[in-house]
Amino acid sequence: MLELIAEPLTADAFAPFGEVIDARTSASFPINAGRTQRHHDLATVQTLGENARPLISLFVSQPVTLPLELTFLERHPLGSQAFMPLHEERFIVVVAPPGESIDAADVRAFVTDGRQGVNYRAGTWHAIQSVLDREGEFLVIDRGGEGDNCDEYPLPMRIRLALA
Ligand SMILES: NC(=O)N[C@@H](O)C(=O)O
Ligand code: NI
Repeated sequence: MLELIAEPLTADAFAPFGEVIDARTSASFPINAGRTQRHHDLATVQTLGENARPLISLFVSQPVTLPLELTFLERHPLGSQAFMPLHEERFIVVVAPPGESIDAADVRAFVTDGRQGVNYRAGTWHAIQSVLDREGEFLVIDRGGEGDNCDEYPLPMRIRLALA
């Protein structure tokens, strides 16, 4: 069993895995006669392969309980996947670098603060969505098209995840 303590999510710590989407820490410029600030191009949408196209979906998820036991991670080799909470929901992010295998020593765990979203880069191993505290509603932007875009990798050992 590997015990992981989720650390607060930051853009720098998450950089090897994708982008953090957060209006508080991103540059913006005024549009709409100054009534709106546009936080522009915060994450890269990747849609690879045959007939690939971006999908916009909503996920309504039931909360997980902690400590969370993880027995696998998944990846989307053909596209990125972004999750943005719509009601300041906190969620757990567990990731490992892209590659054909996962070393338990490389697995990282983060917890968001409710105002942050994430965009998993194509191929980044991650736990399936794990919202905390209450039912969550998320805007999800990922890839549709031909081919298998979801690989699962059984973790070499069970990972118990807890908050600090
Ligand atoms: N299956 C699906 O659309 N969601 C997962 O990829 C996930 O990361 O939650
Ligand atoms: Ni996914």
